[in-house]
Amino acid sequence: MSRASSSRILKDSNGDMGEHLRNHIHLTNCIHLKNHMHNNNNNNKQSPVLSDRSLLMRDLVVLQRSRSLRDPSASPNLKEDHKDSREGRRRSVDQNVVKKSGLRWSGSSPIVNFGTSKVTPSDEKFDRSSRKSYRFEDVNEVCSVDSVKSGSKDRVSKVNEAIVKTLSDQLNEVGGDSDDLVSYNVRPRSNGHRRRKFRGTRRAGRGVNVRDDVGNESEMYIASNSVPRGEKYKGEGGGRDRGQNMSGAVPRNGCVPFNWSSIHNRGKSFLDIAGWSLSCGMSDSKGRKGENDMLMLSDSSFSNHETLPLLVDSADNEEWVHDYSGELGICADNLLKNDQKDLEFCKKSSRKNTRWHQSFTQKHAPRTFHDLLGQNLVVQALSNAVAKRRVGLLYVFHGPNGTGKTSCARIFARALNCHSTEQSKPCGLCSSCVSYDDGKNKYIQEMGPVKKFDFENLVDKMIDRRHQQQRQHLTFIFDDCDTMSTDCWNALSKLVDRAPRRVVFVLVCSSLDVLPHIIVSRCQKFFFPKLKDVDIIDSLQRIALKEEIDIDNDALKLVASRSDGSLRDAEMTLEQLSLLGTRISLPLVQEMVGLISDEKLVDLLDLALSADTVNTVKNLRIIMETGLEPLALMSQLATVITDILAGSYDFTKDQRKRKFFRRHPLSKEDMEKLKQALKTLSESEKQLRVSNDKLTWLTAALLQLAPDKQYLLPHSSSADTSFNHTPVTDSDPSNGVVARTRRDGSSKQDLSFIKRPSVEDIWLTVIENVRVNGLREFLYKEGKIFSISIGSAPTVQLIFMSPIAKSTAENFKDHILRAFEVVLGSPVTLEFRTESKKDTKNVGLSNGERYHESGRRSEIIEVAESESPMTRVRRKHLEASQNQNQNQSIVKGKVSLAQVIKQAEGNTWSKHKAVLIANKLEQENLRLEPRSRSLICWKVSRNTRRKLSRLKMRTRWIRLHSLLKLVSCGKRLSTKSPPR
Ligand SMILES: Nc1ncnc2c1ncn2[C@@H]1O[C@H](COP(=O)(O)OP(=O)(O)OP(=O)(O)O)[C@@H](O)[C@H]1O
Ligand SMILES: [Zn+2]
Repeated sequence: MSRASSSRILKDSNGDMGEHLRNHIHLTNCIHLKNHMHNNNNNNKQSPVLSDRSLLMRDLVVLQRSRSLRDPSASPNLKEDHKDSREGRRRSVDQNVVKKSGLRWSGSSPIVNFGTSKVTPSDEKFDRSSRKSYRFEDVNEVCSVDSVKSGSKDRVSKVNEAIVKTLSDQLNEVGGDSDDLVSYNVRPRSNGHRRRKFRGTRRAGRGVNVRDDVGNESEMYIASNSVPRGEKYKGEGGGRDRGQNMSGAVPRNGCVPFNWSSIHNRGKSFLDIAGWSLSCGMSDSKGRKGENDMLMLSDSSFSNHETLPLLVDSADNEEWVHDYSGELGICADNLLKNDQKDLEFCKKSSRKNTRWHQSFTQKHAPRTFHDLLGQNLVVQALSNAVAKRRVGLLYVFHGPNGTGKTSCARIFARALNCHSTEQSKPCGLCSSCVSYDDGKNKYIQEMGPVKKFDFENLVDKMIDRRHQQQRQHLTFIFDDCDTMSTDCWNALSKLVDRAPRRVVFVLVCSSLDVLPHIIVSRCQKFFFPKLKDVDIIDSLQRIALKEEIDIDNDALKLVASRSDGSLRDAEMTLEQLSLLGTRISLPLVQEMVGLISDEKLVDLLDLALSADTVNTVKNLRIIMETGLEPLALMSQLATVITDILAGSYDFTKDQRKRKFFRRHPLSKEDMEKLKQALKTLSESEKQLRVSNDKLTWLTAALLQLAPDKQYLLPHSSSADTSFNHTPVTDSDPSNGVVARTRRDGSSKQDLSFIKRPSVEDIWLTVIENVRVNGLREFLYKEGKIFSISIGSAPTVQLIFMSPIAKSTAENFKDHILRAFEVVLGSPVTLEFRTESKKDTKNVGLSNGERYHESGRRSEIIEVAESESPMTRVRRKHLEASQNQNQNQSIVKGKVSLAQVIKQAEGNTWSKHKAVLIANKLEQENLRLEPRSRSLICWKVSRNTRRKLSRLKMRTRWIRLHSLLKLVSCGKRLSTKSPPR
């Protein structure tokens, strides 16, 4: 098709047919256009449309290849496309393409075009009514083949003729009219193939490939033209025209495939390059937003005589040329070489990658101030500025990503130029709004991240333009303006002083800090805060409804909360989830975003709350192996507890395997325990935040959740350090030792026993935590814990059955240490010893005898260091006297003197036994004293010993006060020579 003819067609389509054509997109559009072309041909003999039928057919082929055409009804995007059909813009770009390349216009693409908004009746409805009603309207307005067939509107009849024939019929008719078509037909390609082709093209014979892909050329234009209204950097006045103007050479236009934009943010620099040095309109700085999937072709409206010489000199940009790599680089290289064929090919390739995808952010970008969520102050100020015509020169929109800054800049620009007198601006209906939506508004210029910008040239031209058009605001939107160079800023600041009226610069960036003060101080600054979850959820719900996504409310909430106030992030996540094609539930979202499911959380909580130490640690380890952050897990645990307390957690899972959560509803007592657990977690969270060893703290915190058996976190609070508890056995008489103590160390009676994991539990957990397999078995068979003291300096004594076993264990000290540290949650001092006869006899552990078999545990009761031994004994004494009836068995383990006294007082032991035990205690403590600061250090002088033995010899009935005397003697001694 000749340029003249294509221009003619386009002129027609923009003229009489324009309004009508805008009602159709995709197949209908294309066919309809064809239909019009027929009509046109009949009516206007100068238009050689029919003679170019083959080209039309080629376009149809291209369209047929698109997903939406293969199955129009199955593609939600198609609906969307139809809903949001703004083909005017597309067409305008097509015009451009046609003008420049001699290729002819082709109809549609599955990419939703946000370009035109006001052509169809439905769109009018939208513009006047709420967004919601618009969307529903739009759904009804879907211009699939079917809907067109069944419709009764005028245009349907015009289209009918075209759609009676199937595409293949039409193709057959065309047959081999076109080489392009043939070449297309014989080369069906997958996407991957296309990309290979693309690469190959650059490296090998480009020309040939370009010819081979002629079928795709028009396809590319479709995509290129289907730029959503929301696209940034549409390159008005720039793009190809600028390129021509500046270089006087072949235009350097190109499109960047949308999936390239996903390599953003780094891609920014490339897109910058491509967008500017290629004179390809504005680049996509926001690939990560999914906003701008490709570089835009320049507006047809910016024909040479209208072109603003906005863009940097290509020579200036040479430095950028090799900043990028991969396919982007290939495309850009080609473009930079001014190779028209490559240019077309690049465009084609890019369209291949973009044509079937339009992100939710594009589809659902806000179009009016009313659509802008959560930015009420900004909206109010800007719409008032427009209404009162109090418009400044420089604006800066700053704030976190995805909060609507760029969208707002666009809306503002449109509102500034909107001709509407009645409605709130932008109306979406006036010629200015329409031309913007069509991509033809020359007064609104959007630029991506640029380093350089020819402001000098700009201002001259602006003045020219201003002479031409007085009533419009020439608005420049600089997205990601922080990329601008110092020179650029200087130029802008100079420009500010002499800028003509009705020129507006909107600078968009994430932080004011990145802008020079000289600029910032001249700007009206608008901050865009993060969006509230509730706004995000609301928006997501609407999108889900429109896109027919089946998603649970809980899942939506999670998506919103994970998006950190960025609606774009939320929309992207929703889009990603929608690809799963199933009902989107909370666990699904959790899995997708890398959280663990509530069920697993409750399982873990259940184990922790039911004091299943080993499995808690085991389960925790499994969860952590998934790479979850300890803090994230802790906060998830806290959330799930809160949900359970609030009654909003649904225990749907089989509860039988659970212990703590077995009963439903939970008893008051259980709820109380949960509250306590929440408190513990929130306290531990502080520690977790500052700790380098977060996992250890998390483990310790979890082990603390057990309401009956508690580990105390070392150093977790001053209260705890002042009164440290050893893991003590519970009140089971067989365990031999009972600790009745109060946390606050007061002498008040406290009958509630603090049950703690037994030493055996700890040992097994530690073994569990040992990372060396063989070592685990060895430890299980050969070793055991002789004593543990938990306090400011936790010390553990391990006892082994033989010296060989001991030295073997010592070789693996590091591993064992680590395991202890994980379980006890703090650094541990480890000591190794060999089992002696005495140990066996006194501690009640014989070779091969396991703790659980003996039913006895070796224990040391640790007493707070802050408390003097005397006070301690008195307190214990008092406590003991109040628990006289406590029946205890003979103690074979190591006990505190306090307990000896207590037992003696309680008449459960004979005095003789008390003395024997006191003796034993003396020996043990003497032996242990150097090893642990936190033990009662009861050093006895020879003198005292003599006294003691005399006591024993004199009478078998040792009186309590004698024992106390002994204690005080011990105290004196220990004061004199404090333990290490
Ligand atoms: N306040 C908002 N109201 C409605 N939609 C929004 C809002 N903020 C973001 N969005 C959605 O996110 C998309 C991207 O928003 P936009 O580009 O305007 O954000 P931005 O603040 O400019 O982000 P960035 O700082 O990354 O450039 C929009 O197309 C829209 O779908
Ligand atoms: Zn308007």
